[in-house]
Amino acid sequence: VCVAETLPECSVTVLAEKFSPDTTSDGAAGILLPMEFPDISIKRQHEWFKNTFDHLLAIAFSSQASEAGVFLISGYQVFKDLPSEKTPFWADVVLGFRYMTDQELKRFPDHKFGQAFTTLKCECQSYLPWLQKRLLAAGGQVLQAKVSDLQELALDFNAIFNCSGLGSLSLLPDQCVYPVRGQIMHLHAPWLKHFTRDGDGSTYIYPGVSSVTAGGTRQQGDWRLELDNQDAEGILERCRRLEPSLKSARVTGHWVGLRPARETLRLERDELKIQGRVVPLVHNYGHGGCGVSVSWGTALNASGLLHAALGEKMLHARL
Ligand SMILES: Cc1cc2nc3c(=O)[nH]c(=O)nc-3n(C[C@H](O)[C@H](O)[C@H](O)COP(=O)(O)OP(=O)(O)OC[C@H]3O[C@@H](n4cnc5c(N)ncnc54)[C@H](O)[C@@H]3O)c2cc1C
Ligand SMILES: O=C(O)CCC(=O)C(=O)O
Repeated sequence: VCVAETLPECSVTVLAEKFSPDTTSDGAAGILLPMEFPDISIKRQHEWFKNTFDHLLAIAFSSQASEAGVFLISGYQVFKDLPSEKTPFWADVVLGFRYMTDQELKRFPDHKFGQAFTTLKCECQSYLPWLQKRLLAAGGQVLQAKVSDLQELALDFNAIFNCSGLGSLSLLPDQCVYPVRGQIMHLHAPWLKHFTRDGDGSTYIYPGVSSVTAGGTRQQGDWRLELDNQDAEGILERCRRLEPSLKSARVTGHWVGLRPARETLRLERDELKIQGRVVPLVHNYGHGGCGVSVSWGTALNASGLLHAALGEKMLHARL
C-alpha cells in the first residue's frame, strides 16, 4: 500500500503464500511498542516508530477507525528492577508518557518502577483486509503463490520488495533468520480497558475490541505451532498475578505464532542481475516482536530506497 500510494508510477503486485487471516501478523496483539534492534541507529528506529504511530493515529482519529481496527489504548508498563533507561527512545512518540506514581505502583507489589502512556492498538485481523482494499483501490493486485526463486521472479518484474519474514530463511537463504515462538490466549473480560505489560516482556494484558489478549512466551528457535498447555497455564497464572480481576475471565481461545526474528532487522537495497537487466531488490524483513509497531515506518523507508534506485537507473539511462 505504501509503495502504491507513494510511488504512483509503479504498478504493485503483492505475491504471498498466505494472506489474512493466516499470517503471523493476524495473531499479533497489535500493540504499538517498539523493541530496540542492535546495529541500527536509534534515530532511524525512532523515525520508523514515529512514522508508524502518526500514520495509525490519523486512522484512529478518522471515520475508518472501526473498520481498520485501530484505536488508542492507555496503560502501564511495570518493572521488577529499575530499567537501564527510565525514559525509552520512543517516549516522545506515544502520548502522555510519564512515570507511574507511588499510588499507582502500590497495586504491583513485585514491581519497583513503572511507565504510564497512551499508545495504539492495531488489530491486524481487521487492519489487513482493510489495507488490502486500500491496495486494490490504489490499482494494486494480489496473487497467491509461493516464491521459490527471486531470480526467476525478476524476469517478470522491474523491482522486488522482499517482505517474506521467516520465509527469508529459505528464500534467500538468510541463515540469520530464526523463529521466536509466541503463545497467547484470548479472554472474555469486557471490564478491562487498560493494558498492563511487564517490562521484561514475559507477561502482557492487552484489551481489544472483542477480547483481551493475554501473553506470552518468547521461545527462541522453537518451530512448534501447536498449543502448549503448560505455556497456557503459565500465561494465565502470571497475568492473574498482574491483574487479579482476570480470575473470573473466561478463556475464549489460544493462538501460537512464530516471530520472524533476526540478529537485526534487514532493511536495505540489493539487486538482481538477469538477462542483462539490473532489478532493484529491497529487503524489509526480520521485524521480530514489533512488526506492527514499525510497519508503516519501515515500509516508507523501503519505498524511499526503491525511489532512489529508480532515480539512479534513469540517470544511467540518460548518460
Ligand atoms: C504472539 C505474538 C504477539 C505479537 N504481538 C505484537 C504486537 O503486539 N505488536 C507488534 O508490533 N508486533 C507483534 N508481534 C510481532 C509481529 O507479529 C511480527 O513482527 C509481524 O507479524 C511480522 O510481519 P511480516 O509481514 O514480516 O511477517 P508475516 O506476517 O509472517 O508475513 C510474511 C508473509 O510473507 C509470505 N511469505 C513468506 N515466504 C514466502 C515465499 N517464499 N513466497 C511467498 N510468500 C511468502 C507469507 O505467506 C506471509 O504472507 C507479535 C508476534 C507474536 C508471535
Ligand atoms: O511485547 C509485547 O508487549 C507485545 C506483544 C509482542 O509484541 C510480542 O509478543 O511479540
